[in-house]
Amino acid sequence: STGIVAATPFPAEYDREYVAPVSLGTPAQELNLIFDTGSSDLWVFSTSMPAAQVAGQKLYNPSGSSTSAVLWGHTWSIQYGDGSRSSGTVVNELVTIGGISYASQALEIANGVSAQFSQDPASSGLLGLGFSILNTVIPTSQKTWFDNVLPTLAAPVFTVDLKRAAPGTYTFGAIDASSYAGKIEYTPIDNSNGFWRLQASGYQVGTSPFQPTTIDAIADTGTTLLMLPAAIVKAYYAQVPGSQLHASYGAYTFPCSAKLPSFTFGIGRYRGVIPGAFVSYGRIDATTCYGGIQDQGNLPFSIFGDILMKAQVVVFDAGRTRIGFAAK
Ligand SMILES: Cc1cc(CN)n(C)n1
Repeated sequence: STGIVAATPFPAEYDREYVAPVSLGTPAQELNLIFDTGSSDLWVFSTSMPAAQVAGQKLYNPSGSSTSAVLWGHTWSIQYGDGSRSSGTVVNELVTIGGISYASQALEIANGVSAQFSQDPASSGLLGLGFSILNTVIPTSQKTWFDNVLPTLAAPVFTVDLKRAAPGTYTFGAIDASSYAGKIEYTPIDNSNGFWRLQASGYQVGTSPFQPTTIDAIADTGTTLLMLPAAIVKAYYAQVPGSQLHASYGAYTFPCSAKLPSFTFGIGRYRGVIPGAFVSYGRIDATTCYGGIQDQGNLPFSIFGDILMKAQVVVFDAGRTRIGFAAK
């Protein structure tokens, strides 16, 4: 089987996150979830949550589904890199994405979420597309939806085609040859820590010479920005007049009038180009804009988030434990 769903950015002009529709239970309850290659829990806002933590999100109601079955004694609790958290209980449920169903998917029901989630009406939860070793359900960890449907897919892959300020796609079981230009460049991933972790071969700022250097990064659709080592970030903003490491934001900002250089990353000999315009994350006041490239700080790896992804077609190949990039 193959399946495809739209990946819609929110808020429209910032691409802070991308959500896609997931159908839960019988009769179907359709919720929009963030698909996150950097985590491995499938969890949803639910009718078990305090009203004070809900603000417009659609709620999954297990009692309204004839196919939900409590996974007794199982709980979950997760914290993400941005400090956001959620936790709750677990049911087995019918979960369908793009027409691909799995009848007894571990569906994690939130009975509590942190403010970042409560204040985000666009997302009713997350669908983890990382490796199942990262799943937080106890006492027995659960498999991701992708892991569960993998044997039924026409090919053991999913393809991510996010776009800037426009709907893109998540495709399961196939690669749409018409969606990219040239050829897909693959590189092995190390999934031992549950991430789609790769080694990029270097970078280039604008038309400056390519700098060969290994960049150890995870491909993470759930992270908005491109988080890189301090030296690379410094080299990028050195070419943006008026940019600064803003004291109060603790992040690089620049004058919205600035013409941003492109950012190129290497995958072997392949060069992936992020247009300068993609590096503006958004306006923070009348004249100041927030950089889409930021310092990874004390993280143990870089994060290739949406700012990079939206400039590429990215193939997550579980069959051959590799990841592929192509221009579009
Ligand atoms: C909710 C969420 C997901 C991620 C990336 N895996 N972050 C940083 N926050």
